[in-house]
Amino acid sequence: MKYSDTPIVRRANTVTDDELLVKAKPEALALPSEQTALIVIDMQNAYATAGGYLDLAGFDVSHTGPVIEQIKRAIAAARKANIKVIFFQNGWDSHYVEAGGPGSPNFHKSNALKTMRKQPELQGKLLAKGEWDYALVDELTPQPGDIVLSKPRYSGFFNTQLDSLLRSYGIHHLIFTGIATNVCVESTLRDSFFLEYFSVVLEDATHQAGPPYAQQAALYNIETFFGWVSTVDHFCQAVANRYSPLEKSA
Ligand SMILES: NC(=O)N/C=C\C(=O)O
Repeated sequence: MKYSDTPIVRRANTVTDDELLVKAKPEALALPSEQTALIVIDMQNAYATAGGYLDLAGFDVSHTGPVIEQIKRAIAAARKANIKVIFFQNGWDSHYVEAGGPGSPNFHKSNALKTMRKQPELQGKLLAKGEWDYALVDELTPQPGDIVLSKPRYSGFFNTQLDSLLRSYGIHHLIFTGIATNVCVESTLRDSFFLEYFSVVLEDATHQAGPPYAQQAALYNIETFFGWVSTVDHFCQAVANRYSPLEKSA
C-alpha cells in the first residue's frame, strides 16, 4: 500500500495550530505536537550492537547501524517540534529476580535467559541493569527533559509508569521507533491501541528480531489493525513544513 497524504486521520474535530501532517499508510495522520510523544524502544547494546544479547543469541544485528542514524534524525525532528522523547530500556536486576522464576513464561521464552542458561559465564551480564548490554547505544543519549523508563517485559505499558505519565502530559499520539519491530515495538503499540492512543511506527527507524518476514508481518499488522506506518523522511518533512516552511517540499 502507498503512503497517503489524504484522507487525514484526526483524533478530534478541532484543528490545532501545531498539527503535523504526516504522510502514512493507510492514511495520513494529523499529530498535534503538544499531545504527541516519540517512543524509542530498547535501543540498547543488547539489541543494536555486535556482542550484545541478540547477537549472542544468534539474531542478525548487522543492519542496525542505519536504524540508529534514522532514530537520531527522528529525535532531532521531535525536539524541534517540542515532542516529548521517551526512551525505554528492557531488562532486570543483576540477579534476574524481576525476570520471574519458572512460574513465569518469561523464564522459559526469554532468549536472553535461555542464552545465559546455556552459557553460564554470561550470567549477570545480559540485560542486567548497570551492565554494558543494558545501556543505551552511545549515539542515542537522553537529554534533560526526556523520559527514560525501564521495562521488565516486552510491552512498555506493562508494569511501567508509561500510561500515567502520558496521561499527565495530555499525550494521545505516539510515534514508535526502536528494536525489535516484531517484539517490543509491536507489543507496546498493540497495548497503546487498547488504551486509545493513536500510534504510528516509522518503519525505517525499526529493525526486527528474526528474518525479514518478521518485519513485514509486524508492519502489516500495525498498518491493518493497530495503527499507522510512516517513515523518518515523512515525519521530518511534516516537522519542516510546520516549523521551517522555507524547507517545504514542492
Ligand atoms: N526489545 C525487544 O523487542 N526485545 C525482543 C526480545 C527480547 O527481549 O528477548
